[in-house]
Parts: sequence; C-alpha cells; structure tokens
Amino acid sequence: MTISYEMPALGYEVEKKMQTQNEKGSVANLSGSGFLMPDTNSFGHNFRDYDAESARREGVENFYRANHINQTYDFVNKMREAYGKLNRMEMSIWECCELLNDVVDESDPDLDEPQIEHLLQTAEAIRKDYPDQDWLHLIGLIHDLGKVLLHPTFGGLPQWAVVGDTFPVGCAFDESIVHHKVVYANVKMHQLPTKVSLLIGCPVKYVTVFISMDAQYFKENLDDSNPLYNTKYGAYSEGCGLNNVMMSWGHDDYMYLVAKENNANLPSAALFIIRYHSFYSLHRSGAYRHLMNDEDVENLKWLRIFNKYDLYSKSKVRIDIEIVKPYYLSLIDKYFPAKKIKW
Ligand SMILES: O[C@H]1[C@H](O)[C@@H](O)[C@H](O)[C@@H](O)[C@H]1O
Ligand SMILES: [Fe+2]
Ligand SMILES: [Fe+2]
Repeated sequence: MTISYEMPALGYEVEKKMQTQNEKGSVANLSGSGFLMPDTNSFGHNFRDYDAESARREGVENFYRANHINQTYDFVNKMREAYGKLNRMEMSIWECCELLNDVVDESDPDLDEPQIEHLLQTAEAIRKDYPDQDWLHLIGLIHDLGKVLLHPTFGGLPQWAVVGDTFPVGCAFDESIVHHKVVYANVKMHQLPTKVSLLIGCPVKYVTVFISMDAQYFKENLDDSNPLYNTKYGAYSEGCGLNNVMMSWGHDDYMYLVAKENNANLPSAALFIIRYHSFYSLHRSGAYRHLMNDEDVENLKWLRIFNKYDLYSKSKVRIDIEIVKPYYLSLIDKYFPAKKIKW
C-alpha cells in the first residue's frame, strides 16, 4: 500500500523563528488556525529548561547521569537483539495506551499528566493543524508507547534504558546533548570551635571553605575512552544514513521495531518520527547531520513539525478519552492490519 502526503509548508527558518519567539515566552500560533503553544509548562517554567530550580530538577539530572554512563554500544546491541524478538506479549495498540498509564517517566521536566493524556494531547493538537494527515494523528497517539518497557510485564527496565533524550552510540557524544557536561561546585563551610581558634591565636572565628567539583557524566561512559567509538565518525561514515547508526536504547527504537515488524502501513516519515523523536541533539540542535542521507533530510522536516506538538501540548488541558477513542480506533484499524500486535 502506498500512502501519499504533502510535504510540510513551513521552512526551517520560519520554524526556528517561532521556536525562538516561544523560548522568549510569547504565545505563538503554530501554523495558522488551531493549536496555540503555551509559554510555560505545567510547573510554570520554560519547556525543557533542565537548569530551572524545580521539584523535578535533581531527579531529572540523576536520571541523565545514569543514562549517559550506561548507554554503550554493547548495551544497545544486546537490547536490540533481545527486545527485537517481540516475544514478550500480544496486545492491541489501544490496550497498550491503557497499560502505559501505570508508568511514570522520570526524565521529563515538563509533563505532569498521565501518559495517555500526553498521547491524546499530542494527537489532538496535530489534528487541529493538519486535519488531512491522519497518519500523523496516529503517530501522536503511539509515539511514546515504547515506554511500556518500564512495565513489570516487560521486565521493568530501569528508567535510563527507556526514556529521556536519545543520541547515537558508536561515535563521539555531542556537547548539545542534555546534561552532557555538568560541572558544579559543592561548597562546605566549617567554623572552628572557639576553643581552637583561641588556641591557635586566631582573633576571629576562623572559617574554612571546602569546594569540590562533581562528575562529567559522559566521561564515565566506557565508550568515551574507546578509540573505535570516541571520534566524530566512530563506527560510521559520512552520509551513511541514520538507519545504519545505533541510537541509545529506549522507547523510540523499540516502538519503531514494533511498528515495522508488525507490518504497519505507515509512510517512511512516520517510522522516522517514532524512531527519532527523542533525538533532540539532531532535530533541535542540528548535531550529527554528517551521518544523515537524503531520505533522512526529507523526513527530518516532518519530525521537526511533530516535535512542536509533542513538546508544547503538555498542559493541563484534558481530553475526553471516550469522545475521541472511536476516531483513534479507526486509525489503528487503518494502519495496523494485525489486531493483536506482537510486543
Ligand atoms: O523526557 C522526555 C520524555 O522521555 C519523552 O518521551 C522523550 O521523547 C523526550 O525526548 C524526553 O526528553
Ligand atoms: Fe518520547
Ligand atoms: Fe511524547
């Protein structure tokens, strides 16, 4: 089956401008009629502000510490091999949406809603602005379903192996990756007891300041000191195509494998979005472009559009699940020929 779709009208520069405006805090309309980007997340902070002091900040940073240390080339190989078998369970796409409500994503500084809300908020926001691209609505609904890897039924993988931004393994870690380099100082002050300060003839109470610096996360990843993997190209070559690049393991790559192996009738851009939606260093910062081929360049246009809805639809606006459910069931029917999907 061939699915045709129009290429997005927005150019990189226009979008970039809107993005910058939004980061400055204005309310911008995405592409005409429907969806309005809010200026702050549910916690009153800018979206994806990993340095903002909030109840989430420390947990998110600890998450990235574990993520950056443990995601190695070897680890990803093993996970793709094990989970690519899709022999854990069989269930429908909608059942999976419901199962996802039991999991919490500790990497996300913006989301304060159950996962199914986020899926529907993304899908409905896209639907407002791109009413004719029903495949893109479906991607809104299913893009995060790979987070079921956190569920006990799937072995309850640790957070660092499921969520958060992704990045290539097998070549140097780019500095634009979230929490690539975190340098912070611990300051401890010690006051000498009065007796001691008198004894050493110190006229005022003596204060000692201890400053210690803490770790650089990617530096602790074994691949970072492996000459096969720590150069710009590492295991890859110029323009080799992202399909040949191994990404850190998580919900993106897993859901891509699920959609592909279950023969979903989705266009190449749809599979690309699922697979790389957490690859912010590429679609936000433009890193790793030297690994892309022509098809990646085309698909990236759609990913950049999708990303706005994935990110900025995270809000307190509730969607009535029962009202929209029949529409999404019809999309699942249209694009997934098998009723029970292998996971
Ligand atoms: O914390 C979030 C969350 O895990 C999203 O599902 C993922 O796609 C983003 O890239 C990440 O920053
Ligand atoms: Fe995601
Ligand atoms: Fe998402």
